[in-house]
Amino acid sequence: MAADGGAGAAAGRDHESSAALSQARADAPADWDAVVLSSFGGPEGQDDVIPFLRNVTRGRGIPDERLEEVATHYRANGGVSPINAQNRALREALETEMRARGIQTPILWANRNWDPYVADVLRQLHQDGKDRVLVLATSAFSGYSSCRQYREDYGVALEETGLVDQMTVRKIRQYYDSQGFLIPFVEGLQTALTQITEQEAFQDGPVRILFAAHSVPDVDGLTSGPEQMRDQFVGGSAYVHQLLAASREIMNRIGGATGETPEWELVFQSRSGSPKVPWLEPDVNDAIEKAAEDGATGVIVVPIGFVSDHMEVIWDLDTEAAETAGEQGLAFIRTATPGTHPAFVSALVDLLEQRMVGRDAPPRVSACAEGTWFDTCAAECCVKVLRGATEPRPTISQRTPAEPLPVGLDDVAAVVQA
Ligand SMILES: CC1=C(CCC(=O)O)c2cc3nc(cc4[nH]c(cc5[nH]c(cc1n2)c(C)c5CCC(=O)O)c(CCC(=O)O)c4C)C(CCC(=O)O)=C3C
Ligand SMILES: [Fe+2]
Repeated sequence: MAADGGAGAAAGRDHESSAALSQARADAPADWDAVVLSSFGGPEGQDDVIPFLRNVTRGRGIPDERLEEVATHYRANGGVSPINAQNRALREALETEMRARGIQTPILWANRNWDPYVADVLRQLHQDGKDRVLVLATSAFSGYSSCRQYREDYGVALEETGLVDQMTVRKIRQYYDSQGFLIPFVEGLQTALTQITEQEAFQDGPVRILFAAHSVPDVDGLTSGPEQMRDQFVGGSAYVHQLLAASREIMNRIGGATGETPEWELVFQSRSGSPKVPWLEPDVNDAIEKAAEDGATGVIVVPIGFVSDHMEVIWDLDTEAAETAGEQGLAFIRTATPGTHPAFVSALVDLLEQRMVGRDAPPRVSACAEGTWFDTCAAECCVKVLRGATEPRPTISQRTPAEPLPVGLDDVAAVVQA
């Protein structure tokens, strides 16, 4: 009784302080003329493949052999990346959910690496008199590729179009800790745990769960998140810390049903760049071999780092990782990504609503962190100076170094008072 009461009270306090921290990291709600769903982009036919890959790798030192290898993944799929169809579907699902909630704001779609490009969409919005724009990116975690680069897409496009002074563009925060992002993975994993036992390769032995995310250079991992918080992160990396937090929360929600909890680990995939540069490990294929060595009879790969079944998921996991598992005689399942799962769509519209003035928005709730992430990032958050440059590129949604950064609960009171 006493222990329960204590735990309950502590949980209650945690909830309150988490809410306070979330609030301290929030921007004031405002009026917006448009929302832009912002993504990576992908080729829509064989002729697009090379120009697309040039766009992706412009100025980033990816070796030609890697480009040719990646081109074959797209070629095998008719030169089409599945990502565009998935983003069109997500945009429509978001629009439907917004209208159902009485939000009439238009929602458009723009990409970093393929048509419709960010700069073109901004130009069009400005022409239509829509100068206050809220950006929602298809990436849940902190990091250069997954957050800051989306902010740069808009910072650079505003400069390129000469619209810096005319338009106000802000980005929605990272949402790896939102319940609606986690639920599709929980459901997928639950289903997979049952289904894997029906596979021929499965023998009555342990299953290992591999949470897979995109690898990034070690340095990108170590510069993710604000500098003042790095000592709070596992391995000093916000990217790794958040991936672990989300994976752990999914495992917590699985627990119980099967009696014993399967072993799980965080793994990485799709590395590129020079082999001399260290990237986050272990690679998913090495982890599968290790699982076999350790006596597992099946692996379930949960693509925690991705919101839809794009090329890196269907090639690097469904093709390559599945093959590795086959060679090891292991049963294998890759679970679903959030895609247009209603819980995910609803969570994304919650994020939008929280930024809109005059709405009774759902509260900011973090399912697996101390507080939800920053609406406006620290100046040096996930910073990267590209080759040949002396300064980071322009961004949106960034604090000046002087603006207070509510890092932990101790800062909340100070920020709320300010
Ligand atoms: C963290 C992360 C995410 C997740 C967050 C997010 O979703 O944004 C992500 C997503 C994606 N990455 C994608 C494709 C590619 N990424 C590349 C290259 C790179 N990715 C990196 C990281 C990430 N990438 C990095 C550090 C590089 C090295 C060069 C650089 O610093 O940029 C290359 C070049 C060739 C290669 O090296 O593979 C390609 C073709 C697609 C589209 C797939 C489709 O078409 O369906 C998507 C959604
Ligand atoms: Fe990538």
